[in-house]
Amino acid sequence: MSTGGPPEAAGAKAPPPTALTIAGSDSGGGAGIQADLRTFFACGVHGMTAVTAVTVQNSLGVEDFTEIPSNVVTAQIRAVTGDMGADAAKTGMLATAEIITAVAKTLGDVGIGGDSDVPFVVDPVAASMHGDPLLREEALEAIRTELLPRATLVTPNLDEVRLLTGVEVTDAGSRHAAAEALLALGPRWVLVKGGHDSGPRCVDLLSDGTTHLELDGPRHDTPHTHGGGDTLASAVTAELAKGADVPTAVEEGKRFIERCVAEAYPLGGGIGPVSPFWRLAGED
Ligand SMILES: Nc1ncnc2c1ncn2[C@@H]1O[C@H](COP(=O)(O)OP(=O)(O)O)[C@@H](O)[C@H]1O
Ligand SMILES: Cc1ncc(COP(=O)(O)O)c(N)n1
Repeated sequence: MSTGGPPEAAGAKAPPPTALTIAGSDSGGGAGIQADLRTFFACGVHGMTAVTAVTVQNSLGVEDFTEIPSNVVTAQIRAVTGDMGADAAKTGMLATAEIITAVAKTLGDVGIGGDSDVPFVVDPVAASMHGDPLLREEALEAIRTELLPRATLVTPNLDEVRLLTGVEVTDAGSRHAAAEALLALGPRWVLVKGGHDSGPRCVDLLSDGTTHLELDGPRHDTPHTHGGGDTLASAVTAELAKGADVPTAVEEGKRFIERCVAEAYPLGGGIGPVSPFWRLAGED
């Protein structure tokens, strides 16, 4: 017979903070859901998932993908939030306009993002770093109009900035113009990532229209940055789940991804993954 509550062992520990990722599976384990769960674990957060698509992917690229029916995506979100709750959530690959519309509505229903006090990070994944599309073209408008107004933070790379706003980032001035154009779409904060820029530094710009923070770090000389964007967005989501404010969470996320890129390893014949393994050694 059910006791109507969770089973409790003597001396049971308090649960860690929880975070939900709504994203695609990467069979190669470098990006997507796999990178998100690895990062949540490394950051001390219990990860939960709503899988949106299954990609056939390795270090050489994405061969194919199949999206999950939108009612199954939203059922996953309802199942975990209704039972376990989520202290923060993020999206990655969402594949189709239908999934985006369903996810945006469900997040409203369960109280994630928007006016709620549960932070919501949108990583507007459009393509893999090999250039393989991960989002159907017509879905961009759904990201703009349905998802971004709910977002606490949106974290586009320079290609995604161009797709979402038409702004080509070439210097500090256009980086600020891009941030402004993105903020006009409704997120509270925007992080314009500079990994695809050239030059010896990787400069990411965080802005809410009032506070502007340039996060400036060394560019590590490695081709192995697969999963970098997912890892950064997940680390930020994990810090938000632990209660950090957005600037603190992003500063911590930038510190985390820099080290993960520095420790990235070759695997397969193409682009290897960024690595959080150093955290297993207890390094901070
Ligand atoms: N070679 C690199 N060295 C150090 N940091 C990097 C490097 N490449 C990307 N980054 C950082 O990793 C994060 C992801 O950036 P980016 O590559 O722009 O996004 P995405 O992986 O979504 O394409 C950003 O914080 C960026 O500054
Ligand atoms: C399932 C999935 N989600 C996201 C990415 C983007 O990651 P990257 O830009 O490193 O290819 C990916 N390749 N696959």
